[in-house]
Amino acid sequence: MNKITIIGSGNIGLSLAKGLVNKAYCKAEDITLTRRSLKSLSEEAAKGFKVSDNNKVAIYDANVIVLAVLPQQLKKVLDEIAPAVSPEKQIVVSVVSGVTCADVREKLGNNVQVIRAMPNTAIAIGQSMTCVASDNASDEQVDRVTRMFETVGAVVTINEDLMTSATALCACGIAFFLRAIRAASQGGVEIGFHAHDALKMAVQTAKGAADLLLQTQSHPEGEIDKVTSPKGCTIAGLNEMEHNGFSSAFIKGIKLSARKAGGLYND
Ligand SMILES: NC(=O)C1=CN([C@@H]2O[C@H](COP(=O)(O)OP(=O)(O)OC[C@H]3O[C@@H](n4cnc5c(N)ncnc54)[C@H](O)[C@@H]3O)[C@@H](O)[C@H]2O)C=CC1
Ligand SMILES: O=C(O)[C@@H]1CCC=N1
Repeated sequence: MNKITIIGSGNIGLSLAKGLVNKAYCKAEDITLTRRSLKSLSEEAAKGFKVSDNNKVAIYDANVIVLAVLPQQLKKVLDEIAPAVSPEKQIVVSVVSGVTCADVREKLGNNVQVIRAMPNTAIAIGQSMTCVASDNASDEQVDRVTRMFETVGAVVTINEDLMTSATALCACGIAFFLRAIRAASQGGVEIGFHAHDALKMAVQTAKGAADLLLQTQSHPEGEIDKVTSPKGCTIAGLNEMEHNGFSSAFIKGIKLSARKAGGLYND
């Protein structure tokens, strides 16, 4: 039976909990959510989740301990739970950016199996892109954690040294695409649509673009070639965006996010 304790039930911790229950991976009562103040978890308690403000007690019957606090908050949490973690019965999954499996073991002990996972907030609706890595967990445990994240999206197993890159591309990435959709809708308003229509059109167009690539496995440029008629309006708009640094801005943003992700633990 899967008993999961999520330490740090903020944006990503709660998104994970919601996603797992929505996709029937487990029931709400199988998940314990922790936070420093219980008051902020009253809605989740009403939905059947167990809630706690005591991390040490909260991990007692968990098979899976998920660390989902901010990098700057993690050392304190690890010190707190270290005496209570049971390496034979429990696996530790950290979604904390910029913290290695070895960093976690330095505090919890060398015999603890640690898996890093980098999901994004679409996990709440079962649409995450989650990257998984470990330097010491058994194949069986990596498979188990992979299966858990597969119920709430797609999973790619990567080398741990690419984890900060995965953070930028996938976890931060969802914000980048959301901003692109927002920008498209703002353009739509300037050319005549009411804001709610412009946003709906931009969202569905973005979804269509993503689904085209997912379902046909084609390359973005191949699909772009189908849209850009010679001397047409698409290539005119696209080239104008490129002259203003569209691809370059996206690439530079991803590179900066990756650099920043690597330094968060000791910030
Ligand atoms: N937000 C996102 O999209 C993603 C975040 N991450 C990583 O997940 C971690 C959490 O990020 P967010 O959810 O955005 O932050 P957040 O600030 O929304 O959530 C952190 C939660 O931890 C709680 N907390 C702090 N100290 C605690 C303690 N001692 N015991 C129990 N709970 C405690 C806070 O009250 C807060 O609710 C970060 O390390 C971040 O790098 C990873 C992937 C995506
Ligand atoms: O912005 C952040 O630092 C976190 C990590 C990935 C997504 N949110």
